[in-house]
Amino acid sequence: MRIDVVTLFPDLVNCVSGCGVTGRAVERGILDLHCWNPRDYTEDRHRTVDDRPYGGGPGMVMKVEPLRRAIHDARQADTVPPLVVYMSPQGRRLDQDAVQRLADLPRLILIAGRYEGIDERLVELEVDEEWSIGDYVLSGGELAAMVVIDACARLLPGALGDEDSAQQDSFMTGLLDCPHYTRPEVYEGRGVPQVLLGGHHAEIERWRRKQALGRTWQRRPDLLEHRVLDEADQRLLDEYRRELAD
Ligand SMILES: CN1CCN(c2ccccc2CNc2ccc(C(N)=O)cn2)CC1
Repeated sequence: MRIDVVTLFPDLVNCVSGCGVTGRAVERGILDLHCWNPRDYTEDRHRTVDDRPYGGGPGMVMKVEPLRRAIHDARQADTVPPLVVYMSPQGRRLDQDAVQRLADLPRLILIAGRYEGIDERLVELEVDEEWSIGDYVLSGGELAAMVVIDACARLLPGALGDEDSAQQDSFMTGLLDCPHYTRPEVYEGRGVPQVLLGGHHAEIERWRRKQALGRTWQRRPDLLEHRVLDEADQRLLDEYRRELAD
């Protein structure tokens, strides 16, 4: 998968190719990441990428032309047609299904805004979809773009070793994750659930599924609203709730 990011801070975005799952995906050639800086597409001495907003008000707005030229070069860098995504608080809320859809595409161009945002004509002319990583404001779109890069990278075939396969990821199941434990077996008087020490895999899987269902019901009931639990899951959730009552 190729991802191009249009950003005033390429050094920030390129951090993802330096470590972890994303770094390995880039190293293995599973993810091809390139940054394009609108400042390199200015024609004035001061390399101006922003200007004062029409209608007045605080802050500055990113100019169309440098962004447009950067996007044009990004598009031309590969024959594969890209989906152009603008990361903004006004976008649709990203969830795992949306990430899976983006990760299945051959190419993405992510636009990271700064200042108060970008000139609306750029959005009209170049942007296919607007996405948000959550209802909060960041000082720039770069971190949102890096979130998309990370979430997509882990879904690319070969990006994860089998040890942390994405399939078990909680949101892949649409449920929250179960609790995790490792050594020491007792810490400040707190032990590990016996079932995890017994090596009985079916029992362990059952316990993990029950915890995932129970914690989802307790913390994010909204995730269960549109989900019909099969008989086995319903029984596990009932058992979880009974044990809470004890
Ligand atoms: C001080 N201003 C900085 C620029 N910002 C802005 C405005 C419009 C577009 C992009 C940005 C970049 N910021 C982002 C980006 C994404 C998200 C998200 N939730 O996905 C949150 N913030 C408005 C506020």
